[in-house]
Formats: sequence, C-alpha cells, structure tokens
Amino acid sequence: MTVLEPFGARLRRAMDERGPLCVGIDPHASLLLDWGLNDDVAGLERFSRTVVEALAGRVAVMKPQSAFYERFGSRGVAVLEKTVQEAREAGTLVVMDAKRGDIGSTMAAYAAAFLEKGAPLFSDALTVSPYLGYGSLQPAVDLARESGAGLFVLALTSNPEGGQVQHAVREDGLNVGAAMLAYLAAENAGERPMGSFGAVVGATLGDLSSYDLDINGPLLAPGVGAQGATPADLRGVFGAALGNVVPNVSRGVLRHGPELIALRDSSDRFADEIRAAVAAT
Ligand SMILES: O=C(O)c1cc(=O)[nH]c(=O)n1[C@@H]1O[C@H](COP(=O)(O)O)[C@@H](O)[C@H]1O
Repeated sequence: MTVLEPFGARLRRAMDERGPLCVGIDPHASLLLDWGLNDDVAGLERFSRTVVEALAGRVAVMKPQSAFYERFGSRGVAVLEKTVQEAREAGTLVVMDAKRGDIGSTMAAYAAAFLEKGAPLFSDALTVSPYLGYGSLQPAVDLARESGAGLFVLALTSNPEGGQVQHAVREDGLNVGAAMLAYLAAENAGERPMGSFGAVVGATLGDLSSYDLDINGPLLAPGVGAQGATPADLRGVFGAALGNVVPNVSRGVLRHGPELIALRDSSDRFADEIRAAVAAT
C-alpha cells in the first residue's frame, strides 16, 4: 500500500491549488425532496453521486456528514463508502464528519474504522469530539500519524449552545475551547508546511481575537451559508489565521442542485468570494 504524505501537507497543496473551500455533503431529507428524489437509499445514492460528479476534483475538500447515511442503516453506510471512495479517486480530500469521541480503548476502534489504511471508510481526516478529555483522542492521533491522515477536533463550534461547555474556564485560567487550540498547537509543533491536527472553529462566532488561533494546522470553519456567516465575515472572525482556514459550505451550495452546472456555479462563487476575502489585507 502506498504511504500517504501527511494530511497537513496534502491539504496545504490542495488549498493552494484550488482555494480552501470545503463543500459538505449533507443529504438532508428536505434536500432530497427538493431535488425531486425520494427520501430513501436510492435518493441518497443519486444525491451523493451528483455532488461528487459536480464538485470532486474541483474543490480542495469535501465533507460527507455520516449521520445522513447512518440513518438508512447498512445500505446507507454502503453509499457513504462509495461516496468517500469516488471523491478521493477524483482527487479531492475527504473529511469524514462523524464527530467521534470515546474513552481511549474504544476510541482506538473508531479510529480504525475511519483512519486505518484499507478500512472501507478510510478518509483523509475525521472530525472528533474532545469532550471526554483531549487525552482520550490519543489513539486517533497516533493512528492518523501512522496513516498520513488528519483530525479536526471540535474546539469552538458554530452552534449557539457550544459556549455552555467551550467557554467554561479551567483551573489554569484557559477556557475549554482555548485549551483545545493549545493542545493542537503542541501536536503540530515543528511541522511544515503545517501539521495534520486541525480545529473546528465556527465562522459564525464573530471576533475571535481573544483566542490564539495560530495552531500551525488547519481551522475547519463551518457556518458559511445556511448558518448565516458570509465569506466577507471570515477576516473579521479569523484575522491573521485566515490563511489556514478551510471554510465549509453545505446547504448553501447543495440547495442549488440537482443540476451539475448550478452546483458548480454556486461552489465557484463561494470559492471566489473566499479567495477574495483571504487575499484582502
Ligand atoms: O464538524 C463540523 O463540520 C461542524 C462543526 C460545527 O461547529 N458546526 C457545523 O455546522 N458543523 C457541520 O458543518 C455542516 C454545516 O452545514 P451547513 O450549515 O448546511 O453549511 C454540518 O454538516 C454540520 O454538522
């Protein structure tokens, strides 16, 4: 089996070549119906195929949301496997959005499911939750390093309730979200061009200048589009860290389907606006 270059290096190159946009593959039941599809496995498959055909190889990253596949059981998961494989074959990096997080011994099994080379759901990176303690993620960190994969750790999430946990202040004076960023900076120390251990930081959160976002790794930024953030907001949120931001848009692009050309136009528009926001000083 070929050895993969570390995720951080592969992601940096893809961002430089195609721009940093990540398009989320979120087959909501309502979107399937809007696209004239049934809310069933055949609809799920057609939807996923269409998004991959329209955008894989065009955008740097795609992020399938596992829950929408799991809700159909094993046949849905089979569609997820195919979707990941087809997007990767087309040359797009795949971040599996499964938000896994467990005690260390079973975290190792989740890591094996998504980050072990040759696993049916192997993905370039996985979203993980550190709220059983950052240290509980160690098996996933270790396997990601071995496989050339990456992680995106939920640090400051885009939803309004996130602050209930993430703004809690620890004994050392750091709030929980800031502490997650600090763990990731340590993970990525010395890596060039950047490390493989990213943070999820919502684009909806307003000015984050009180946080040290310089983690020498990617910042996955959901919230652009349907959740109300715009590409023009990104500089105000991320400041000098904007060069490492991977903005995610799911419904904002997907609502333009099912025509391939309309999906591509929408994705290109977001990509252009994001590029302009990154370039502006
Ligand atoms: O990890 C994520 O991707 C994520 C974290 C977060 O803080 N907020 C957030 O919206 N997401 C995901 O990003 C996607 C956002 O979708 P849209 O709101 O349709 O663009 C969904 O798949 C969410 O689960």
